Amino acid sequence: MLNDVSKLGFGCMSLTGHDHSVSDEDGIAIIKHAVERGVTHIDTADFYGPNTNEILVGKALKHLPREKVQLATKFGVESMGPDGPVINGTPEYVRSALEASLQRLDVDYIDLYYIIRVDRKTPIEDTMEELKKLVEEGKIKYIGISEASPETIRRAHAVHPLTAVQLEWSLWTRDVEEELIPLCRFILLSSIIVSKLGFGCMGLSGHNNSVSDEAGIAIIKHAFERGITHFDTADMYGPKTNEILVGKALKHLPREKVQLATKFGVESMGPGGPVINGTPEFVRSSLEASLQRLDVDYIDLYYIIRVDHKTPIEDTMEELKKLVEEGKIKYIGISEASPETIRRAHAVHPLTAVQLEWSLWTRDVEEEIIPLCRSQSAPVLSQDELKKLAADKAVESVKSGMVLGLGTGSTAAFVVDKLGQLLSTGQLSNIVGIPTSKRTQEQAASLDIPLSTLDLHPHIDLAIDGTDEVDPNLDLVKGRGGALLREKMVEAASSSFIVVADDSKLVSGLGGSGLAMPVEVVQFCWKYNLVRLEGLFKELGCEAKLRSAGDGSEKPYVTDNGNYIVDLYFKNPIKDGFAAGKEISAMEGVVEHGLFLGMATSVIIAGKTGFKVRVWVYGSFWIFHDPVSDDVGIMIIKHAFEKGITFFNTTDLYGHKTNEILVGKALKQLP
Ligand SMILES: O=C(CO)[C@H](O)[C@H](O)COP(=O)(O)O
Repeated sequence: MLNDVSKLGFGCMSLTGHDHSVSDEDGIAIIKHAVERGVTHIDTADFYGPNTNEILVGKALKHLPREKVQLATKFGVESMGPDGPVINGTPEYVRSALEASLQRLDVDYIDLYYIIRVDRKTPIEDTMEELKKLVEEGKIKYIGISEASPETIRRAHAVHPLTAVQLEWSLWTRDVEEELIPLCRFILLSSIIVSKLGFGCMGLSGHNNSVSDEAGIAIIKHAFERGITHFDTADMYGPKTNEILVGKALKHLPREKVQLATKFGVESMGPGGPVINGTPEFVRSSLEASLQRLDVDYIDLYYIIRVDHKTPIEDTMEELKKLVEEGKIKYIGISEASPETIRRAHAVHPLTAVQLEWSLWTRDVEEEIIPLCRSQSAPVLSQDELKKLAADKAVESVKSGMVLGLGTGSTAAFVVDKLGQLLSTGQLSNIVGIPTSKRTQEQAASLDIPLSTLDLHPHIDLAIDGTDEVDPNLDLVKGRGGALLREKMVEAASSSFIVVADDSKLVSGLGGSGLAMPVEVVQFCWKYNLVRLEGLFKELGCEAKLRSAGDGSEKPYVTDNGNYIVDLYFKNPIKDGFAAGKEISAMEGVVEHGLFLGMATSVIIAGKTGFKVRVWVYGSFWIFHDPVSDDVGIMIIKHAFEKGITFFNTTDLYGHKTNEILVGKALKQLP
């Protein structure tokens, strides 16, 4: 990663505009001034001027300590032709452009070298291969790309890690938030979601003490049922028999819910110790054999178990990279490698995991390897860590003095923890929490969070809660934690309602996860309602089940309000949530349902793509197409404001000025 880059960069382009270049003296003074003020990231391109901008920056650099400046320049526009810029990304051009830039800037290396525009006649892989060589030669440190599509970014990054993507992103150009920004975050995080605890299967087939297949399968199944989804084996364990056993256990588990890791590299045990092999042929044949033994189509995480010092690590990694491209492995790991090997391997293809001995007794890895892994940004995030990320982000919206709705569930518990922490350090004060369940009440009380009730605080400033499903309209299914009734009451009374979740909760239609959509019913004749509920959604292939207490007994689950829960499982998503909600609510004996429609004001999703913060921004453009009366328009805008939407967008073009007039009228009623 490009470390120590100043938060602000200085784009030098306009110092040598076409008609308005500044003098060398002024340009140098401006750049010097910026660096002296802490802006040490200086951005230019051969195309600016053209060429003269780099010459000016080069002159300025003479007055600055080179090692303190992060110098970025760009290449790719060969000339301006009659039909626009002539783009060139051929390897020869990459090299000659760089040499010329080094000369003009009069430096030995560029910190960040960007592809300014993508050449569609040259495969991006060819351009990147040449840039990679320039990194290896020390002429450039990092590679960036500008105005590229997600697909190009993906392909480029597969050849060599990209460090920066330059693109237009402002309040008016937000389309990059859909795919590009999440992709960049994904690349940066390069994450695979795994359970917090992994299960190392090696001991199940030790040399003298293997367990039976039956016991081994039962142990692995038991681990899975307890939430461990990351299973680790190696072709060397047993040898081979451990993979066979894991393969048998996998037959009893949903493959897509398991993160399967295995390893290769030890060809045999020779008289002088293990014979290590990292040749491309051995990589491929080992993988094929492991796939067969495990009886799976792909491995999630494929490790180099030991580094073969006779084979360049680049050769081993190139073959692994091909296996990733072929879909046979998803991520690459390395075990017991030196920092230098990790660096070289990561330059060929991003590494996702490093396995090494690290305990209270073996802490030397903290010197170099752990910081290196952190700087290469390849964290392996668990579902819980993602939930915590989302929770922490949401708590940033909490201000001292607020009345807060406290949700229920594992994600909401992270919110409550964080609030407790901020209150104890004095970073927040004067908070009142309205808990949505007895569980949350106990947790909040244990953290000394002052609590109250809806009776005493009928207006809540902000509620933060988890969800079981969230669809593109920010509509939710909630209540798998059994607290839906109190959650709905509290969240309906809140001016803003922030939903926090990991990205496993995203669905395209409610009910689409195939998991439970809860309905709270009175205990009296619950079966009568269960049958009626199932019948209501027969066409969606709905199955209704009474929720059990989950303590091993036959007893039903009882909510904090003394009711039962009927869980509805849909084969097909609900088409019209509002109609469905209305029909459920109309049933006598139904207390509440888990459809939370039009309630969330924003949703914070932490996922493989880093943060995806979706904020519902109320645009009034539609009023132009389908005019509403002033009264209705004002009411809609006021309602949006009350729900926490404070960013209103209009233009003089909408409704030929009438939209602005309407928004103006609404503003009269808002602070
Ligand atoms: O609705 C809920 C409880 O009634 C929870 O918010 C929902 O079940 C999500 O739970 P978790 O955060 O543990 O995934």
